Amino acid sequence: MRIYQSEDYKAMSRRAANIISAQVIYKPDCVLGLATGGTPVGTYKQLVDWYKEGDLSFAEVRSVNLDEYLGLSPHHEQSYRYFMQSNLFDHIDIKPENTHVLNGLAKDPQAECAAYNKLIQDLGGIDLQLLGMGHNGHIAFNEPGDDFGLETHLVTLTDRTIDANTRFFDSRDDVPRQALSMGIKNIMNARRILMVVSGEDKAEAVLKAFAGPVTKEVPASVLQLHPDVTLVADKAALSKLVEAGVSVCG
Ligand SMILES: N[C@@H]1[C@@H](O)[C@H](O)[C@@H](COP(=O)(O)O)O[C@@H]1O
Repeated sequence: MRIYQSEDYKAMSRRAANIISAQVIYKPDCVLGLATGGTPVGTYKQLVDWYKEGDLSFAEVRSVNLDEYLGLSPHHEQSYRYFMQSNLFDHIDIKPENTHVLNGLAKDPQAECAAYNKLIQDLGGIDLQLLGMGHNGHIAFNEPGDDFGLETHLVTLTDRTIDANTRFFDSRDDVPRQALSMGIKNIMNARRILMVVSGEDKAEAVLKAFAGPVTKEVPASVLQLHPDVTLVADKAALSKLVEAGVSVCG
């Protein structure tokens, strides 16, 4: 595992964008696994800037997103499809038909999940999976206690995740209680993983995930078993890991 420490959020975003852009330049038709949440917003902004400057093209890139709220239409402002359109897809040359986000309105969620697993397989697997991390160590919507062997599945969100995501909605009651999410197995099958984390409030989760035991109670801890993980984080998020004596690259 490589751990890169960046001075602040902006530097973290730039470094993460650099890794994604290198992947796209190396393999223009690569499959990118993409993430939502506040943390990757700066990374996407940097990629859009480089695209606009003519340094990068996504014309052949295929993408699969990690998760989607159940019950939200793609046009709902808090749906993850809407997030991806407004933060990335609408501003770059990726072909709409090459972008894939789970359908939150699927009548048969189980069938939607099974089809998504098949889609990932048909695309040839994920070359680079971008991840954020929740305060309880969740990745995508894999919550503490979820089985590491799961593929895409229907998830019931924990109170902590609902609390954390309330900031994006008018009220807590508006936050969906369920979501469709890639499972840990899909994520672990990605050839490379890039996690972005920012802020002091994530320092404890980073410590547990990367220096604690591998346990279902901290879903991100499973990444210790993946052969190609890069963690890009700011100083604040790495503070407890560094205190614990784990060495990081500058
Ligand atoms: N499903 C998403 C995750 O993919 C994301 O990593 C997490 C952290 O988000 P943030 O980056 O806003 O802290 O939030 C949501 O729960």
